[in-house]
Amino acid sequence: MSEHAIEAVGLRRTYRSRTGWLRPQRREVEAVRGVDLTVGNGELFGLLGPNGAGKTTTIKMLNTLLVPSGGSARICGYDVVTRTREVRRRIGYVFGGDRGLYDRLSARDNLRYFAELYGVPGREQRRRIGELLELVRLDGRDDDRVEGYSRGMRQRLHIARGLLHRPRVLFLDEPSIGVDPVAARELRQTVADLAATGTTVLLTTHYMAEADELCGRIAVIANGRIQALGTPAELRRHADGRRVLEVEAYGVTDRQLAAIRTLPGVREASMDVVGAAQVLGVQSDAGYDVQADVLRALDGVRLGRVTARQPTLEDAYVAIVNRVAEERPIEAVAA
Ligand SMILES: Nc1ncnc2c1ncn2[C@@H]1O[C@H](COP(=O)(O)OP(=O)(O)OP(=O)(O)O)[C@@H](O)[C@H]1O
Repeated sequence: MSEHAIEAVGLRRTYRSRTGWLRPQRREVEAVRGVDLTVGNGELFGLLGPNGAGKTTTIKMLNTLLVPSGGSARICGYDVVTRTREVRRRIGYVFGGDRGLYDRLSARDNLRYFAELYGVPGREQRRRIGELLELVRLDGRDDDRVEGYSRGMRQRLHIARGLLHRPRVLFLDEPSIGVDPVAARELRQTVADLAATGTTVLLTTHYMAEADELCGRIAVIANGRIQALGTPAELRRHADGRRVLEVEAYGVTDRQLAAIRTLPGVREASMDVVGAAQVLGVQSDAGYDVQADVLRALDGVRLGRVTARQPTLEDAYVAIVNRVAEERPIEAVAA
């Protein structure tokens, strides 16, 4: 048995496409620009990054759906290009969204159908389907038609489908997309239970909190490269020694946000929309109190709560990703 479930060395992928009709132009996108990664057997590993970072492209090369333009990758010791068949036997792939199930069938019948398709031997099917329904906590609802299922339940059924053939490695691509917070918590429980069975899981997500709760190690990918890799505690150090000011506001303009970024002592400023409010997060060096300057820059904007707090893993993530966006070198962080 290979020591590593997943190994990638210098993995690259360039997409080439043509645009225009009268004067066609070639367009090249370097989606993945040299990814090195090793994931141990039974590890729950997170791949995190903003839109267009290269997460899905990386997963698709690892699961044999895309041929790399350069570098190499192995799953359980088998090369993804030359030993495709061995790799496919050992992997499962589940992506977000709720397509790909038969709405008019029950969960159990959906799994029976896919078990046939994946060649799970008849005498094993009953037991395996029973085990999986229990793992994803759909036992009790297993004879109901899927059309009455919530998004979270469908997503858990997708996970069960991806596990029918007992893969050693499961790729979970943004499983919680579009799932409400309560259902997302149940989904995280399913992923944790799955990892406890010894299956290696590579999870991609946009949600730092999800990765923090589930993953032993996380790679932050942006601009086609791994920008930081480590345990959640190691990644958190990217925001060490900083303070965070959080301001609830209504109507902050891009210009005001840009002005805040240039204030003395300010290291990052990001803005999230939560319901009707904007939540501004301003990271500063510990020696500075930027509150007065920030509030002055927001003159005329209706403000809600203003709080100062310690940095979280999410703040570290913002720091890593913003540095890439501005092409500043990432500070080395001791492990
Ligand atoms: N088939 C394709 N043809 C051309 N460009 C592509 C193709 N698929 C992806 N890209 C580009 O490659 C880059 C990486 O895309 P990828 O889907 O891997 O990112 P991602 O991190 O999964 O993003 P998201 O979180 O939005 O799903 C993006 O710039 C994207 O526009």
